[in-house]
Amino acid sequence: MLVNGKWDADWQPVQATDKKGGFVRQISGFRNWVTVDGSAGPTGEGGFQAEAGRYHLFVALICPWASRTLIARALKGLEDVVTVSIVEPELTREGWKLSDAALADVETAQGATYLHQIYTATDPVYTGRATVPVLWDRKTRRIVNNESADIVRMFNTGFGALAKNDIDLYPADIAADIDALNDWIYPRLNNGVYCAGFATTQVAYDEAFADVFTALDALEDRLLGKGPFLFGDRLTETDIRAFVTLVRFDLAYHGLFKTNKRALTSYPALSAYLERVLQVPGVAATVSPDHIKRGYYSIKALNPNGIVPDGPDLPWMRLL
Ligand SMILES: N[C@@H](CCC(=O)N[C@@H](CS)C(=O)NCC(=O)O)C(=O)O
Repeated sequence: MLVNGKWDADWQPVQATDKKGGFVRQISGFRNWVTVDGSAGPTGEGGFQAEAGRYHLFVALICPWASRTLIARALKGLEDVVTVSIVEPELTREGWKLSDAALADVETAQGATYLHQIYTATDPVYTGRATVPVLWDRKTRRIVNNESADIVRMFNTGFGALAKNDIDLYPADIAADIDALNDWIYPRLNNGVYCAGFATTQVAYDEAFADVFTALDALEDRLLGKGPFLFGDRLTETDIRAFVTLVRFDLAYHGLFKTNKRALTSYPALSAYLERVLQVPGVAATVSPDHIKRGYYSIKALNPNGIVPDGPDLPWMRLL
């Protein structure tokens, strides 16, 4: 991680732990918003007006949080407005490495080889982890925001008419319900799998494991009762949040994170739902089983020899 703008060579991919050995995710450091008129958003400073070609997204295809933003970009039809670099799937000793394509694009890469250099270009004394996703402003040469929840919402409304598709991922009439379901899914499932995987005590693992399967069981029941999406006919940001975890479940979490009570393939409604979301135009292109497996299994603390499993073959892969 970065400490006062310098890369700490003793960087460890296992993140902070609480007193019980539970995993604690870092709070995102940059929280400005792109808005139609450049006024300030719910957090941070103003000055980031929506403009085609001005903003650039750095993502890792392994990362569920980054994938949220890629899916929102595709669903809103912002591909020609916000450019993207996909980092190399394996975490290096210096964190995320920019891909050759990003390095070739001098304008966005800012002479950087690693993502942490994008952070220090913004704040030369930054302390914290250099995480993806990052929304970068070419004009002011700084990070606008590195919190996926914010980036999804600014893609939904912040680019106004520049977004080709008028789908609303956060409709006002169900916004409170969306917030409530997001807040329920996040600790139990999205972050719950990480809490199981990075637990350093049996008790922390056991708690996270139970939460993950309670959440999967409840979502299975919800989808059996109503569908096709979590809020009925409308696909919302909650579907994006659920999908990014479900699509990684059998590929990575079930094995590496030891969330192995059941495979996702043994949940009929969730499996059908995963395929349904995957078939929404634009979504499949954001999913790379190769990056997901290579990325997760490169976490040395969990897999010291770095062997990447050859399987599993999953039914939904035919849709990619
Ligand atoms: N709150 C962030 C979390 C992002 C996050 O944790 N990203 C991980 C990859 S899945 C990362 O970049 N980790 C690198 C590190 O911790 O050094 C968000 O949702 O945007």
